[in-house]
Amino acid sequence: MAVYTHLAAEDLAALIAAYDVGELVSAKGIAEGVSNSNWLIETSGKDGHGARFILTMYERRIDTAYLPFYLGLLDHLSARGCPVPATIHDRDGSLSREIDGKSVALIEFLPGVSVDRPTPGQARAVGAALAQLHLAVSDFPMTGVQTMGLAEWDRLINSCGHDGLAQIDPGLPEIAFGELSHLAAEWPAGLPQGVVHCDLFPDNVLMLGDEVSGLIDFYFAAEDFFAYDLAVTHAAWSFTTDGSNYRPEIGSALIEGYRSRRSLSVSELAELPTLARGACMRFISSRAYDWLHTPPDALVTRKDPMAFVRRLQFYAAAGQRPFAS
Ligand SMILES: Nc1ncnc2c1ncn2[C@@H]1O[C@H](COP(=O)(O)OP(=O)(O)O)[C@@H](O)[C@H]1O
Ligand SMILES: N[C@@H](CCOP(=O)(O)O)C(=O)O
Repeated sequence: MAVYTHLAAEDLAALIAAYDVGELVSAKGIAEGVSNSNWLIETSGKDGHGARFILTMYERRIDTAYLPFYLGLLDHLSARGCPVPATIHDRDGSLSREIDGKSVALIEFLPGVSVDRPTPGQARAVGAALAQLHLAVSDFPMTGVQTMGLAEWDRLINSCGHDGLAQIDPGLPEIAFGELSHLAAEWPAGLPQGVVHCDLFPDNVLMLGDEVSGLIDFYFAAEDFFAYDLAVTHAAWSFTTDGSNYRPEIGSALIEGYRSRRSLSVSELAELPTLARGACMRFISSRAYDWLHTPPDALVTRKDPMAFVRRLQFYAAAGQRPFAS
């Protein structure tokens, strides 16, 4: 469920009238997603032939001071031919508006569905689309500080504490604190970097068959290593959901697809095992924190941190093997 706010039909119609997109025809709440409220909006379109958009209301997690960065990034990537929804600007040229004291933005609707069990062809396409993003940000003029880096993983795990982590799984405290020390000692420096997605899970990719039709949800985008973004995507795509089985054909296809568009340097390749362990730690830390802090009556379904502990254990044992060509 991801419609946290009720918007009256009259308010929605007035909001849509602030854009040059035709008149409001329908607005349907979208069930997927956890952070924001989203509606699929249909209008009569500028030419009277109908048009579809996504209306997002920013509810939690997102500091709206950063909206010009997130929405500007969508426009930048879309203008460079990436399958990313452009922001619809209102009649005054603004990227976002306010309604009921909350910020909203209207963005392009992209077709496609998110896959649960990707094929190698789909993984190759996702790898290539990720590389295309990495090339396209080279002249993006803004920068976004990485607020979900090592220091934040450390803070989140420490705020869960030994006992909190042990409630999730008796083995988790030792694994989490041990891994934080390992990563603090081994985290690389000086790899090629730019503004990267940082959360390219299957539910943030829309596909039509083997083609990527949409890359969405850039609200964790920040300045970081390109290879870290590839590692996040590898960890998110190449395993069964519970992390218990690595799917080598998916991992290899993803890396192959990426390398078809952007080459990886010797240092980037050498650091992928450490970056993949970091990617796992990033989702262990946020999921463990949410596991312990989400009220039982919250609308959000908690995600299992242990699914990323299993991935972490895989990467720690496998070394360079998942990334060898
Ligand atoms: N530009 C878009 N085109 C088509 N569908 C979209 C678009 N943006 C979001 N959606 C739909 O809305 C859902 C939730 O969006 P998302 O940005 O992932 O929300 P959240 O940040 O709350 O996780 C997606 O799973 C997708 O179905
Ligand atoms: N992908 C993260 C959670 C981030 O949520 P999103 O719905 O905004 O992508 C995870 O799986 O832990």
